[in-house]
Amino acid sequence: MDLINHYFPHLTDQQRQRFQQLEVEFRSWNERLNLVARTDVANLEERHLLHSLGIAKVVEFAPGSSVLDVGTGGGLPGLPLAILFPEVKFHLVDSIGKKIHAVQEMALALHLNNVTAEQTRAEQVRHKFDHVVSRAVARLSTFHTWIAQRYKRTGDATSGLYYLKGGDLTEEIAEAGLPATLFDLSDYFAEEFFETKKVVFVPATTV
Ligand SMILES: C[S@@+](CC[C@H](N)C(=O)[O-])C[C@H]1O[C@@H](n2cnc3c(N)ncnc32)[C@H](O)[C@@H]1O
Repeated sequence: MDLINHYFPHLTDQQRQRFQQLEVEFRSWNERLNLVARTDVANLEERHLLHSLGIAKVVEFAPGSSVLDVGTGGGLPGLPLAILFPEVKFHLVDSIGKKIHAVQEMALALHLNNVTAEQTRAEQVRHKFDHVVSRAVARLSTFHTWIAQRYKRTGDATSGLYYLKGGDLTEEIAEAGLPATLFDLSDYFAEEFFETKKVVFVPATTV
């Protein structure tokens, strides 16, 4: 957990233990389910856990707020963020039941009582949240139609979508026609992997 400790130096002992345990649990589930590419498991901390935590470099979710993770797969970015923000409620959804089962088991093993996970399609979620997070699920234009009505709309300027994306996003953002703000993760993390990685923020106030 050297990288996470380096970039998040103020973790509690419990948070450190949970990140360690998440790495162990995730590797074990990955052998059965291919939650991330097998070839990528050696880079689990950098390319998956720290990448997920990139969202926390651009927004601090307030205690008591709620976050929907759409297309969470094996719990990314939701589980690492739930460890970092234990007073925020996370709801993780994916259309594939066996992935959601793995997420539920990992949340249970880590005693993450701020996490719920549900097998459902994004389009069928009915509750409302302060924020939406996601990584690697769909193009922004399609994705936004799924979640545009999922916000509580409290007027909080930080409320909205935090989407982890890579590469040149000019065309994708123009196609979506949304007022997106881009944050370069290379501003926060020195590893080469983050050179092209971004957090796309779309405010909830967007119609
Ligand atoms: C490439 S995986 C990414 C998983 C995870 N977010 C990550 O970064 O490791 C995309 C995931 O999105 C899920 N997915 C795709 N479309 C979805 C939808 N409409 N509703 C819910 N989940 C969806 C898939 O089942 C899959 O688990």
